Amino acid sequence: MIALFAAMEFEARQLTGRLTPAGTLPGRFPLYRGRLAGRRVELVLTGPGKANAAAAAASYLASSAANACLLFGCGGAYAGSGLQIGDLALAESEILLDEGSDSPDGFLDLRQLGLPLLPEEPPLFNRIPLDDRLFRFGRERLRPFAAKTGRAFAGGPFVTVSTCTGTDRQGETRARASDGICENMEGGALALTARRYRIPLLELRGISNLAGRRERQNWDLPKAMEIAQQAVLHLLETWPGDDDD
Ligand SMILES: O=C(O)c1cccc(C(=O)CC[C@H]2O[C@@H](n3cnc4c(=O)[nH]cnc43)[C@H](O)[C@@H]2O)c1
Repeated sequence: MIALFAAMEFEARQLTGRLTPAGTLPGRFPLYRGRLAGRRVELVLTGPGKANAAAAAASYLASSAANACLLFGCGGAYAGSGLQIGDLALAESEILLDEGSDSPDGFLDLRQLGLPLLPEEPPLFNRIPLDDRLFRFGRERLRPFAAKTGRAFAGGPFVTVSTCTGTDRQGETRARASDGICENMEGGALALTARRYRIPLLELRGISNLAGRRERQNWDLPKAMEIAQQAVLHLLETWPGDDDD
């Protein structure tokens, strides 16, 4: 069984409309259940931001039979990623970019502070790797899928922030500091929690905006939501190693 996660109800509506509402998880996170592309799935709506995402993932994974997680939604593309609105991005890792401390000499990240998010060996600081096997599967499947629909595709580091980018300068600084291609508000929290529970995670996002100067009138959430949900269905068709169906 595959666990799907999305932040906002409007980001998942095409999929939840094909599933059955199954009440709420502890913490009042909406849960849906059913089959998509022939696979048994459960879908959790986390709400926006890291705090919600970590709480929802922990609430779900503490007592679930899922053998993989797939997080999907919208994201903002950094300049230099080659991505435009309506394109598709896949996470190779998640960077919790604003966890750390300011100082008179500039920002200090968690490694510099000696504060690992996960004290495994080697310890994980701001960067959480995602499951490599699922990432390679996703990349192989989504590159031709995006091309067929006339969209660009990129795989690479994603950046999770509490405060969305609002100026071009901030976007450039964040992209340079992280090597990231796409910004969001939940991925790092899901990546950390899934890793704590030892469940592999894949994350994809449709690009709704450019992570630069905030010009809300130029965002296209419907276009991003459409490609992201279509991509989820495309991946589920051939999802690897899911033999409980
Ligand atoms: O109106 C706004 O300024 C605004 C800012 C961030 C997100 C929204 C949404 O309605 C989308 C929710 C969802 O999308 C992700 N997202 C999309 N673009 C970005 C971004 O440039 N930076 C960070 N997150 C982004 C995020 O994961 C939200 O949960 C509206």
